[in-house]
Amino acid sequence: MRICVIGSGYVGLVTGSCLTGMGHSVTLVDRDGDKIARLKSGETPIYEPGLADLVGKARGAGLIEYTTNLNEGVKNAGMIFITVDTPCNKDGSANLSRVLQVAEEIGKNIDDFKTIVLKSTVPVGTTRLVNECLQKQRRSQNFELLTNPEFLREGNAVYDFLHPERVIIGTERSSYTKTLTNIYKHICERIIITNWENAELIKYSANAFLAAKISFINEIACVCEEVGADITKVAEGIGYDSRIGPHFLKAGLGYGGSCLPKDVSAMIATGQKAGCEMRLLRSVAQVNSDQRRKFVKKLSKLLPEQTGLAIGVWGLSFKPGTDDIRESSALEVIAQLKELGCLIKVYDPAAMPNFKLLHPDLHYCNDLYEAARESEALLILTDWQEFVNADLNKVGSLMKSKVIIDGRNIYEPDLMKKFAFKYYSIGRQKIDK
Ligand SMILES: NC(=O)c1ccc[n+]([C@@H]2O[C@H](COP(=O)([O-])OP(=O)(O)OC[C@H]3O[C@@H](n4cnc5c(N)ncnc54)[C@H](O)[C@@H]3O)[C@@H](O)[C@H]2O)c1
Ligand SMILES: O=c1ccn([C@@H]2O[C@H](COP(=O)(O)OP(=O)(O)O[C@H]3O[C@H](CO)[C@@H](O)[C@H](O)[C@H]3O)[C@@H](O)[C@H]2O)c(=O)[nH]1
Repeated sequence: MRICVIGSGYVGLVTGSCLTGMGHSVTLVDRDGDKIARLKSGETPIYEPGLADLVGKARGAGLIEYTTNLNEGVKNAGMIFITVDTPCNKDGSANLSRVLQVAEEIGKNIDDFKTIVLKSTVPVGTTRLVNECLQKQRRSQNFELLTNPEFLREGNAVYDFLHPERVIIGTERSSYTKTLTNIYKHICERIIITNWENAELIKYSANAFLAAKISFINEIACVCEEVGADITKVAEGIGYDSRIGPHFLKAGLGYGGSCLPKDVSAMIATGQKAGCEMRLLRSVAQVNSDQRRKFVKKLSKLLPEQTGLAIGVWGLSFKPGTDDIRESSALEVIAQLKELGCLIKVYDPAAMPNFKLLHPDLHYCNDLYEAARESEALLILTDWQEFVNADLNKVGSLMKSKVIIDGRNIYEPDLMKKFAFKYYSIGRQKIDK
């Protein structure tokens, strides 16, 4: 089938290229001419394991095209995926302007039957708005509209798209879903067909729940520090209870990225609009932002005078396996370090080019050891495997003082003692100053 994917960002690129891997022809549309030019020249603008390979194969097989012209993409497609971004408004609600603009343009440009699939994360009620928008442009009901939220994780995006644990399809009529289920039935056994509102809320509730698990464990981590307990042992112990499960219980600097923070905030806005207080989710967000503030306080406690101090930083992306720095804890931590007057040397295996665009004035290092060299303290902000595997003897020999503050708990405190580091992490020991 010929498929048009509107929005060639993270989700659009992964969706489009995975669909080509399943034998479909795909036109990727984006209003960003620069991005389309880069894609046309063979570049893959995001760092995602397996993606460049898929895109290369699709190009070789002539299965993928790129354009800035929405009409051109829509014209010959039987199915249209909408994957444009839905960022936060100032009041925390989701900004739907791009989704609605695309719906309007599709409505103007379709003249034969299309299956339109809304994949962007949208608050409850949005699919109905999109439907109205399409109908306004297109009085004949020449389309079926489905909402199909995406659950992929950055860093595992290609795998997640091709091996979903469940596929959610929201529809007004279940007879409408055949074309889409035909695509997914080859990769997923659990396809849930439900109405638009349920599908929309499933997506937000999933992300809000994951965020709540992280803030929960970070709150318990705070108690652990005060009472001499170890959060990693507590998390392990509770995780064996199958009702709780072991996932999303890693204490640290909290959640970042392009999804969890904005989706928690949009869920709060949706709830409040519906007359619900959303006390729990407001606390989830608060615990998360406190976590970064408390981290820099650890540094201030250990080294009371920071002006002019050389501080090494490992990790800038919001999590390992991606170059994405959206809502990364590094953004907040580095801003605070700058305010304190530190000399900041940073290293990240993938995210330095993106970070440089926002903070050109830092010292960007060629490797993790250069960031440690002559540092008074080393801060670990992302749990890249490269940091886990670091030669700790070498790190210690390069540092001016052997102080490590680990925001992701990547090392065992006992091991660090053996290497004679002053090692502080999250929820495992108190700083007594
Ligand atoms: N990033 C993720 O891991 C992820 C996972 C699941 C769901 N989502 C959701 O999917 C949606 C997209 O997220 P993303 O991370 O891919 O966003 P993104 O910002 O990476 O990409 C969005 C793309 O849409 C393009 N765009 C915006 N308006 C357009 C228009 N009118 N016409 C054509 N192109 C337009 C932008 O230029 C951009 O390239 C969001 O709703 C997000 O919440 C994201
Ligand atoms: O135990 C944990 C797990 C994660 N994190 C942090 O939480 C953030 C988000 O991680 P993750 O959920 O793996 O990343 P995303 O790629 O943003 O994926 C989330 O957001 C996507 C967009 O909606 C959804 O599709 C995914 O299902 C959902 O996991 C990162 O900063 C992680 O460091 C923790 O602090 N502790």
